Amino acid sequence: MVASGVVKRYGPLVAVDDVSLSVRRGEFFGILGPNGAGKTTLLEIIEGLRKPDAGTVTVLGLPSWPRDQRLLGRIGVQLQASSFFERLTAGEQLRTFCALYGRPASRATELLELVGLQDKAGVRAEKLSGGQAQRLSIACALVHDPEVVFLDEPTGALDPQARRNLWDLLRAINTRGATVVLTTHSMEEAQTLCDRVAILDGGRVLQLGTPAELIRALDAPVRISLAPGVLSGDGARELVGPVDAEVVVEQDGAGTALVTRRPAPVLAALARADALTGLQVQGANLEDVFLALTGREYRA
Ligand SMILES: Nc1ncnc2c1ncn2[C@@H]1O[C@H](COP(=O)(O)OP(=O)(O)OP(=O)(O)O)[C@@H](O)[C@H]1O
Repeated sequence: MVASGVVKRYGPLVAVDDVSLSVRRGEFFGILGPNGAGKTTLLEIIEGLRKPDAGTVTVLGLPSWPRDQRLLGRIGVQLQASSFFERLTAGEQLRTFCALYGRPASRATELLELVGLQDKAGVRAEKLSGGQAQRLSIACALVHDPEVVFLDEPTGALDPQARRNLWDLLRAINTRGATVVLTTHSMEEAQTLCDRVAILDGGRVLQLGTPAELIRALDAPVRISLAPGVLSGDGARELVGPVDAEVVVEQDGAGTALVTRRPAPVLAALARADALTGLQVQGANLEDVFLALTGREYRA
């Protein structure tokens, strides 16, 4: 998938502002950003559901706008739960999609099981819970074994169990060779699943790379928390005094914490002092990168 110079305006608002990015075949790609960043608008343009004001997108080598029949059978788009066929049960929804894509009805049963909705086959879509409807919409997008799957916040309304199961499912789909592009607010999800992520804000790509690259580029200090009672603040200061690492000693709940960009010699000193029991080491994560880039103020 290649997006090049994509722009979308809503009146004076530039929702997507000259975005260029490419996603490789077989990649798991995440689009992250605060509320209103332009993620959904960008995804819909990539999917061919929305026309850009400027720029182009190709998916599997074909332009996504104007819509191309040849592309539709090869991509899977998770639609909003509100766009289910009216008054059909979960099973009927899926069987309808199977019929549309020329797949046997047995595929519907298979997919219901895959997303853990086998018990809900006879329940009308509008009677499903938010999380169940979300899983049904994902199943609908997978009916035809698409080569590229687009998902807009797929795990937003899911409980932790359903979220983990869906992560397993998406990972399996990706491992079988499908490209997956999703938007998410969950940094944990992005860090767990995505090969690369783009962080979007104000319609622009602020950073793009693997989660590990982005975290490394942040050059954030590591926090070493000692178990309560292991070392006092003064004891810790005395211990790290001779160590060649800038260490800030803080009180961390009942214990002492050492904050440094050079954890190795600090850990070695702690080991020599037999102070490793119960120790926790916490580095920066994708959420720190996200907040450093997009700020902490509330978004509309
Ligand atoms: N149809 C529309 N008409 C006018 N403005 C729109 C329309 N759709 C989106 N916008 C505006 O464009 C901007 C980007 O919206 P978009 O839904 O793409 O953001 P998002 O990153 O997906 O946000 P969220 O995380 O809240 O879902 C927002 O300021 C939004 O209010």
